[in-house]
Amino acid sequence: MTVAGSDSGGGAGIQTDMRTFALLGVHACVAVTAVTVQNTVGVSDFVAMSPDIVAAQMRSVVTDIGVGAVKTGMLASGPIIDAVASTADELDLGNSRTVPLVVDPVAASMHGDPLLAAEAFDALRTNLIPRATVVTPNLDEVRLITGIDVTDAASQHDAVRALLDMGAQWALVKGGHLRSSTQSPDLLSDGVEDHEFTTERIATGHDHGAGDTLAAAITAALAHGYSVPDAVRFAKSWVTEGLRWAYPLGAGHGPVNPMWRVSEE
Ligand SMILES: Nc1ncnc2c1ncn2[C@@H]1O[C@H](COP(=O)(O)OP(=O)(O)OP(=O)(O)O)[C@@H](O)[C@H]1O
Ligand SMILES: Cc1ncc(CO)c(N)n1
Repeated sequence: MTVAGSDSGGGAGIQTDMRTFALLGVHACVAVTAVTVQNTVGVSDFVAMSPDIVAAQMRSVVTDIGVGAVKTGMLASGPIIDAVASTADELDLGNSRTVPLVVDPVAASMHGDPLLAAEAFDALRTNLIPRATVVTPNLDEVRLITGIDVTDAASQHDAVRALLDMGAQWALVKGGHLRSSTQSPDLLSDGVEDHEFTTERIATGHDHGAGDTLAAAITAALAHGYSVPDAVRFAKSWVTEGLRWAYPLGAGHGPVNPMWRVSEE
């Protein structure tokens, strides 16, 4: 299940999560949190759902269909974060519970347009990150959540540590925004084991939805029973191929191509 916002441009959010889940052989259920007015150039507006309706969608799916893993993406507001956190407890989702919960702490679009209210970061830190089986921030989100400016391997380790101290079971700090690097290094840790997943940086302006694709592929792999490190290893290779097959669209950033395997065939 994905708990996320709609991207009218079809390059991120629910639309990307559903394509990724389908290609990875899991049925996609959805709790819609917000509808964004979005294209390849930016997000011009959004409307959030009521927290009760987000919680009710989660409850409706879990009590009838059941879920193998849950991913959160754009949550829009503090009250929605609080509702998702308490519903996760009620439905036995998250850190140390039965069903893995992947928290992609979406704060802004890649164009820099906000997707989360500024006053919602406390709720993210104190209510959702402690419930995460794995939390997957990019470097901008890391700065907003922990105050740490990641510029190298040492500060990436510090950021992982800070997220684990907030209570996440595993933290994955993504290096996709280290634009000066020739590589795209992601660091995963639970405080005991460190795993580095590094690929060559792909020269593409079409990288919209990379974070969603990665987190959705982690979620699908967890639903199939992979361990967290194996799920992240698989998802990193999946998104790397998606970036290789990304395509131009509109006047801005085209989408990562979650259909790459079909395109290849
Ligand atoms: N140019 C690139 N080449 C190779 N890997 C990349 C590149 N850009 C991002 N990645 C990888 O893609 C994944 C997503 O990282 P990124 O930091 O871009 O997420 P994000 O900012 O949350 O994405 P978005 O907001 O576009 O959905 C990570 O595994 C990262 O290492
Ligand atoms: C709806 C939505 N979710 C997530 C992102 C981040 O990629 C986005 N741009 N739009």
